[in-house]
Amino acid sequence: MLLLDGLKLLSNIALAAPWRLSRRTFKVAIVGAGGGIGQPLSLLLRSGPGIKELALHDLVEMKGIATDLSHVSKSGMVTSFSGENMLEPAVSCADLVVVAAGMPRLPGMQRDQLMAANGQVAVKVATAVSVACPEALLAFITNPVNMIVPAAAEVLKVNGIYDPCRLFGITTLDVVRSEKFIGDFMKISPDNVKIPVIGGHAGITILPLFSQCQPEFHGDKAVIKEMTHRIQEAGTEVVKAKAGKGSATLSMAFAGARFVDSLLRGLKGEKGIVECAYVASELTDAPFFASPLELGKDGIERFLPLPTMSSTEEEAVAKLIPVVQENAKEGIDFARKCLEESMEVFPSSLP
Ligand SMILES: NC(=O)c1ccc[n+]([C@@H]2O[C@H](COP(=O)([O-])OP(=O)(O)OC[C@H]3O[C@@H](n4cnc5c(N)ncnc54)[C@H](O)[C@@H]3O)[C@@H](O)[C@H]2O)c1
Ligand SMILES: O=C(O)C[C@H](O)C(=O)O
Repeated sequence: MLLLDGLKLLSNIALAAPWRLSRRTFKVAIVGAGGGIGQPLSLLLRSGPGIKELALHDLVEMKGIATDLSHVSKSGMVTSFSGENMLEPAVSCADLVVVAAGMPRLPGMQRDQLMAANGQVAVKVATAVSVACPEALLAFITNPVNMIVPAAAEVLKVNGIYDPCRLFGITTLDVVRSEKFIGDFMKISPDNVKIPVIGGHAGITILPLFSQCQPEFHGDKAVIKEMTHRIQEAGTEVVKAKAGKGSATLSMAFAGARFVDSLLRGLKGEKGIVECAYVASELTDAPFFASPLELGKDGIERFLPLPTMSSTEEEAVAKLIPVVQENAKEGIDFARKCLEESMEVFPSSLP
């Protein structure tokens, strides 16, 4: 028994050993880098390791922000690209493209209502990626995430370069919020809370699995109901508090930087990195679904199976699936309409 334990320990150490990891550094492009999320996210990524080029793209002038960030005493360079025609050069040969471009909600709006304004971002970025960095990982912060990701998938598919393991909707903010609210309730550090949040990124589609919380969650059913509702409505809490000046930016930058760090560690070959994200999925009847994923050298390495849930959680999953199914359909329809309208985008491959 002791010998077995010893062998297991040795193999774990070998797997995590730094000499097994690639020394690769990466080009990361941020689209929408001049915005409320884009700027702090870029700063956090500049402060971390592993990025040889941080390419900042926005419709607005980016020179000032890029120069400012280039003085941070970290290795790697910052490049800037402004305007629609500079999107392709910005993402050219990127290993990872993170999209924080698009309108945020105003008080009283639902995320779905942003599709009319932000759907084009998904189409344009997916088109540029198809041409300039078809192998890149592509991660969307832009709302409505539940529709934007299926829309981008459709464009990548039509362009013949779709790899479902490389496309993500970033839902880390839901996990970050869950960790914080639970940590505060249990009077422990949020750093020590682990909880999967599955489904999607809007209202009832955001489902924290309290039954899987580590350490075990001690609140009763009423507390779980109340906290689930708070997590589902946390975005709206910020939108209301900002009173017309946008939605979550700083906590999103924190969450986005964490997700990017995990993606890059996966690309480097580190093992056992698990994050929840909204991706093409076969775990349920919904074509896109957020769940815990093991990340690796090619994006998603492995889908963790859905755990055994409480009966309340199972009911909540049954309720949210038709919503994410409908959201995915809307996203795909939006993309197909855009592609049909703009015949310059690979017209011959349209079915
Ligand atoms: N996934 C999440 O958890 C989450 C959390 C918070 C916000 N969001 C979403 O992130 C998006 C950005 O929010 P924000 O607060 O940073 O908004 P913002 O208005 O502050 O910034 C958006 C930036 O995108 C730029 N932009 C718009 N269209 C562009 C295009 N086609 N190409 C390049 N740049 C473009 C704008 O010029 C602006 O600088 C919103 O859609 C918001 O709803 C998602
Ligand atoms: O709520 C929003 O509109 C922004 C974001 O999706 C959030 O959860 O904070």
